[in-house]
Amino acid sequence: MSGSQLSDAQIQLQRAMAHLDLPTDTRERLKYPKAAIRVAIPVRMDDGSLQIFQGYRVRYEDTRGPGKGGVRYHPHVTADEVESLAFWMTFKCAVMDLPFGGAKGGITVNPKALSVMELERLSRGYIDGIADFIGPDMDILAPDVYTNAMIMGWMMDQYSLIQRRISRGVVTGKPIAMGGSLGRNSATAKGAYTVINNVLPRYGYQPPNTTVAIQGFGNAGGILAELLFRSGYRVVAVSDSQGGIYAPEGLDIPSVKQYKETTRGLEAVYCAGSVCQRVDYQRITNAELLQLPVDVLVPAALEKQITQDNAAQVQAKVIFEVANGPITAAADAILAQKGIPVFPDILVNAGGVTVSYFEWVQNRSGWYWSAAEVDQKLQERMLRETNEIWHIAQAKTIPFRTAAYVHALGRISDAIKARGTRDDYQGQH
Ligand SMILES: NC(=O)C1=CN([C@@H]2O[C@H](COP(=O)(O)OP(=O)(O)OC[C@H]3O[C@@H](n4cnc5c(N)ncnc54)[C@H](OP(=O)(O)O)[C@@H]3O)[C@@H](O)[C@H]2O)C=CC1
Ligand SMILES: O=C(O)CCC(=O)C(=O)O
Repeated sequence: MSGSQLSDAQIQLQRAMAHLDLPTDTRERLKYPKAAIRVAIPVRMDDGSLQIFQGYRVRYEDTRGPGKGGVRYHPHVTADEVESLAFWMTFKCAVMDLPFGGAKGGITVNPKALSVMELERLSRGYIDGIADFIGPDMDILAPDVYTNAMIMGWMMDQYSLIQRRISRGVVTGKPIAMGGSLGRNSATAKGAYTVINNVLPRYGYQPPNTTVAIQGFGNAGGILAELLFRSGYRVVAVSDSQGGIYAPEGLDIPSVKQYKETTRGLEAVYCAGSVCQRVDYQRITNAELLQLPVDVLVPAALEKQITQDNAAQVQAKVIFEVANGPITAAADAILAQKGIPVFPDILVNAGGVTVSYFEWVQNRSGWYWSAAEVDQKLQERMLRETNEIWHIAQAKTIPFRTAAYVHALGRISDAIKARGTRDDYQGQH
């Protein structure tokens, strides 16, 4: 792929714009991130040395409401990556009709190499750096790759210290004890499960005969694997950053998960209580997982996994993007030629931000919901928007990704129009 990740992502938008009669103003506004901040974060390491880490926060578009999006800790985080992730958040929030714009943050760091105390100092230092750029009515943080509820708790606490008042609504995905929402931890996976389980029967797939491969075994991919397994789907392959495992007869996902949680390694095992035994399987690479002869492929790790170099080798019959941006624009075109439907990230993984919205609402009202209430509201919203996108795709004979962007663009464009001509006066006073 040549060019930036953001420009590749914007091709998805241009494909949708071709199906809409949008005002030039709207097209122009969506070309660039609205605001971005880059901070150098000094962290005193446990050995007494000082290390400086690079942190980013980008707000792409916020006409529909405050920026919303996660914070990623990963050694490969760059300004371009964070911009593209903020871009996708903009359309994801609009797809789900949440009163938010899109934002994202990140720190270039390998968090696995830090102690818990170093991680806490880094997280608090990040908030010190970006405090003026975020807020419950401006830009709201959440977890993403290699961040979790504990880190969100530190971030909310640090922001509250700076503001000298408790400010729960600045971060979602917090620990329940700090005002987090029940159901947020599993929300991304549950949302994806709802879409997958609703869509597959439309293609004639029923759980016992449907094979699934999932790349990424974390909050999104790991919990989804278990939900699919428990519904009777045959999850035949999963992977993490070290590679994958493949067992054509199906993996016992709860056992694989239990083993991974205790050893941090992926093995095909069957566990009875705490005793786990290996079963027959093949070790595969992440690249091989993407080319397995399965019914359903679920990329649930990082961006740019399916590109013009490997798209032709994909054998899956349907793809659900749980990761953000796992398929490049060029690969999308190849998959379309092959007749492989792709259900896009901005719908499939939107359960996380949807329950983040519920958490923000609960924080603002001070009235907390039961897990069943959260799950029911999440399911309703996921099904509603899945159906909308399905109908747009059928009516216009366009891919589901393009239909999702058309759906989101309608809402964003309405907001830009409704806001009036404020920008026209800038510089005239
Ligand atoms: N968490 C959320 O609420 C949401 C997440 N997403 C997206 O889902 C994706 C996964 O996020 P999440 O599950 O939260 O992250 P986690 O940090 O919980 O898990 C990441 C998983 O991906 C694995 N992984 C890392 N690098 C690679 C690689 N190169 N190839 C294959 N697997 C890899 C990790 O392996 P290991 O265990 O070895 O480290 C781990 O299993 C991301 O694209 C994220 O943006 C989207 C919406 C919401
Ligand atoms: O929960 C949120 O606010 C955003 C989660 C996220 O980063 C994402 O959907 O990619």
